[in-house]
Amino acid sequence: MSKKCKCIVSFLWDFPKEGISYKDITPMLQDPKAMDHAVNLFVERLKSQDIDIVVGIESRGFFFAALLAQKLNAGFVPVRKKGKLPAETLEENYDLEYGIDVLEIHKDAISKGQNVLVHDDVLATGGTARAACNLVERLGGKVVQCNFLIELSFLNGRNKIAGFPVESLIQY
Ligand SMILES: O=P(O)(O)OC[C@H]1O[C@H](OP(=O)(O)OP(=O)(O)O)[C@H](O)[C@@H]1O
Ligand SMILES: Nc1ncnc2[nH]cnc12
Repeated sequence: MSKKCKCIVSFLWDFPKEGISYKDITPMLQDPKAMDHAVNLFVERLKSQDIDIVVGIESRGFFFAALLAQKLNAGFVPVRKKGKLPAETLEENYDLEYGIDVLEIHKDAISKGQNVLVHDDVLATGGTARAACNLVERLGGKVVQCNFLIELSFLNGRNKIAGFPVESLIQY
């Protein structure tokens, strides 16, 4: 019997800017088995560490961060682009592969000493993940691991989050 292989990541050229090869994870979101497999791999790679909070980074980080939080019996905390969170926030400016932006977190979202897993779909230059880790640490949380579905290794994002354990499921 022949095995069919479905592509779970699409590549789009010149999006959102000329010269960028954009990795789109939306095909994976239509494949419940692939999603389940990814969640289980992430959990395995945490090696039974206790996680209190899973931080998901807007917007594509939200999908798996919420699934992971439920699986780990942890809370989910959104880190959002500036102006989207309603209560008091801390903010961090950052650079990413195709621009600059500002991320925010609610000031009361994390308590001192809580173990935090930071999740996003893509690690590119690492600017976004670094900003999210800074926000967690400013609230007194401990970043136990940063995990990503996709790592664009040629952009050396790991250097920007050196000091934090990093896991990624797919590398390009
Ligand atoms: O490692 P970096 O160079 O910082 O880039 C990675 C970030 O870029 C993308 O988000 P984007 O800002 O495009 O937002 P979106 O998820 O809302 O599309 C991606 O989802 C990561 O958050
Ligand atoms: N090439 C890329 N594809 C998808 N998300 C990204 N975030 C930063 N660079 C990206």
